[in-house]
Amino acid sequence: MRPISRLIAIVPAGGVGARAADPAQDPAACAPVQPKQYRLLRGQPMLRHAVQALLRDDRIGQVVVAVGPDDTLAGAALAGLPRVACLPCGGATRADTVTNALARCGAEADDWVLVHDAARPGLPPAVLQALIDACLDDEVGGLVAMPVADTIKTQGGGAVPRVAGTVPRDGLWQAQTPQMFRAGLLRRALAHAAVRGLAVTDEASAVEALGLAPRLVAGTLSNFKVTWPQDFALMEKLLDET
Ligand SMILES: Nc1ccn([C@@H]2O[C@H](COP(=O)(O)OP(=O)(O)OP(=O)(O)O)[C@@H](O)[C@H]2O)c(=O)n1
Ligand SMILES: C[C@](O)(CO)[C@H](O)COP(=O)(O)O
Repeated sequence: MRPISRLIAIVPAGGVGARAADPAQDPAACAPVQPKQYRLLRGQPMLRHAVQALLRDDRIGQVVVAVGPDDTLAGAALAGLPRVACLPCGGATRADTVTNALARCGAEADDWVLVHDAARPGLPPAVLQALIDACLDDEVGGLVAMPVADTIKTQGGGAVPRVAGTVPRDGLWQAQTPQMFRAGLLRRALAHAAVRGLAVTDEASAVEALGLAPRLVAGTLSNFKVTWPQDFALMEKLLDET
């Protein structure tokens, strides 16, 4: 008999948050005082908020947090949370970190893996639930994403930014996380991308490169990725409402 598939979450948290560096606090501006996932939002590290958002769904059996090999902050940031394991397997890129975590998290090929950025602490329970519901019934898996609302411009060459063109936005979505796939498929997809030198910035693009079409599940603005210095204040306000 085929064993019942488990659902394991992986939280890549091995980045440094260079774009979030605040010139006022971080004199070098490209070297933040501490990685952004440890900055406090409403008194708790951003990473803890992101993990707690996943723990709200009982179908997630374990949350595996993948941190940098020299990380000393994860233990305190995650203290006391149930169903959480921390692996010091961060790599040079987000894709490397996820690949390393997939190799070590103990997921069987048939198990579902849900990858969620440490930098997206504002994931509402309803969005997480909708993604899991949609993917468990899907042959490929899928991701949370937002239909593009603004007019999209491309930039031309030159020192001063100028518009080169306007791209039709019909059918364009902005990828968010979580992104959920079977562990076996995701391992294969990331290995396929690595061998071909494809710089995949999310799990779905690795799966797409295999010729598959992941399902799109509508997200929310509050699930934006904390990236720039000014994002912390906005996320702090939104966290109250998720
Ligand atoms: N080598 C890396 C790079 C990123 N991440 C994680 O991937 C998520 C999304 O990445 P991003 O927001 O780009 O984080 P950083 O890479 O830290 O940011 P920056 O590019 O500004 O340095 C974050 O949870 C980050 O910690 C990771 O695990 N390993
Ligand atoms: C995975 C992701 O959050 C989807 O939008 C995004 O691609 C991460 O990108 P980054 O290059 O690590 O900022």
